[in-house]
Amino acid sequence: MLKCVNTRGGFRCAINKIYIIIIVVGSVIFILVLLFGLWRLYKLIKKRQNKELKKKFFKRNGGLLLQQQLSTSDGSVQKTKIYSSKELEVATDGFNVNRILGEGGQGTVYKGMLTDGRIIAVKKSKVVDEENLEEFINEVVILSQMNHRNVVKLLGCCLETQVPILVYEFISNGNLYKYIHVQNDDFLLSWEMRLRIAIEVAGALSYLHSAASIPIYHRDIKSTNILLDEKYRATISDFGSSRSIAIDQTHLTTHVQGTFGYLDPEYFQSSQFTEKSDVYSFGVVLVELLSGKKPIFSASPTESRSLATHFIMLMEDNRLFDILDARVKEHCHNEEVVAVGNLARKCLNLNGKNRPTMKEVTTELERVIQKGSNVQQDSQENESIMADLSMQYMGCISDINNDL
Ligand SMILES: Nc1ncnc2c1ncn2[C@@H]1O[C@H](COP(=O)(O)OP(=O)(O)OP(=O)(O)O)[C@@H](O)[C@H]1O
Repeated sequence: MLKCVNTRGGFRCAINKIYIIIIVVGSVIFILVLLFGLWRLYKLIKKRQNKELKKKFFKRNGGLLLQQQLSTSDGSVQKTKIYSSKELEVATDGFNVNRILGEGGQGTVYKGMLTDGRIIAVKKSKVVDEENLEEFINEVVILSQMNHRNVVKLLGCCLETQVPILVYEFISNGNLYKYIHVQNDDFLLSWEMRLRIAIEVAGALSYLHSAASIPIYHRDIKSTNILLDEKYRATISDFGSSRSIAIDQTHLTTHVQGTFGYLDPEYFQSSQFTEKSDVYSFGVVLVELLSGKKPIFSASPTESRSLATHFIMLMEDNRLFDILDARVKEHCHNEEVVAVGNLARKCLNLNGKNRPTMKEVTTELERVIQKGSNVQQDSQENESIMADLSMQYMGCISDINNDL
């Protein structure tokens, strides 16, 4: 221990003490500055690495290809915004599991809110392999060309993350499958609603097949890909499997894609997808709406059956009403059920050439609805004529009584 007395030596000792304090304080400051510098350097390297990684992901996620595709498309292409990963992290509360809206083969869909207050649906791909990437870019390119009220709107995408992310408008009432197949005592999808949904889906498919600048085949029409908005209007979604004729001139696929139960048997055999394959899948959705049964349903605890095959069999035996959904039986017009049943039968024809086009399907459904509303109007008119007549009759009786 350092001992200091009040002599010249003691003075020297005090100076030594000051030196020691200066050295200690200096060293501490030096170490702090060094640590701060190292921390800043680490942050800088991390930032640079992140930037490099984002660039790498952007490239790997097909960003360059996508930019090229979007820039070479004609003026019909909508503005597709490229979102930053940070924006989407904030919007979905870090991809919180509580925000999950649904999970499909391609990825998970989360509900989110952008800083401007817009509600969005964010689809995060599961894995990135070549095929998934192709599907992803395909969906962006196809959807960015679409402008139809019954086709989901793609707002943008994010490519700087490990897996690509798509951002859509949010469709508030979820998918049609839920309303047909999940028991809900509080809400019933009425016959009128089912007919309207069928017309809207048919109209959107007809637009994809013929009205859009290049014909597009959806290739995965099913009730989980039909979403319902706040007014229960139908919106077609999930264009990952769809193809435009411009992209795929042959329509010959190396492996058959689609969902079991909705798959066109002709396409399954030939691997050749045509617009009539979408018509077949739409036919299955029509039967789902008519019957309330799943496309593959259990006929007994040990037997699963294809709804399409079962329906065709019943139609051949003239037993359409056997399959009609009990929940709508009392509130539908029999002529409408017969017309929709016959139309579904045509859509499910095993020979694609004999199926109607989506345009013809739409026209037929519109005719059914129109006829139904005419019948309703007629019966309302009849009711009011009857009411008038009975008023006149009552008037006559009272006149007679007054005369007497
Ligand atoms: N824009 C959206 N708004 C609201 N919910 C959505 C939206 N897009 C998808 N969803 C919900 O997320 C679910 C999953 O959608 P996704 O398209 O990924 O898969 P899927 O159609 O169920 O299955 P797959 O991809 O295997 O065909 C949908 O069924 C729907 O309930």
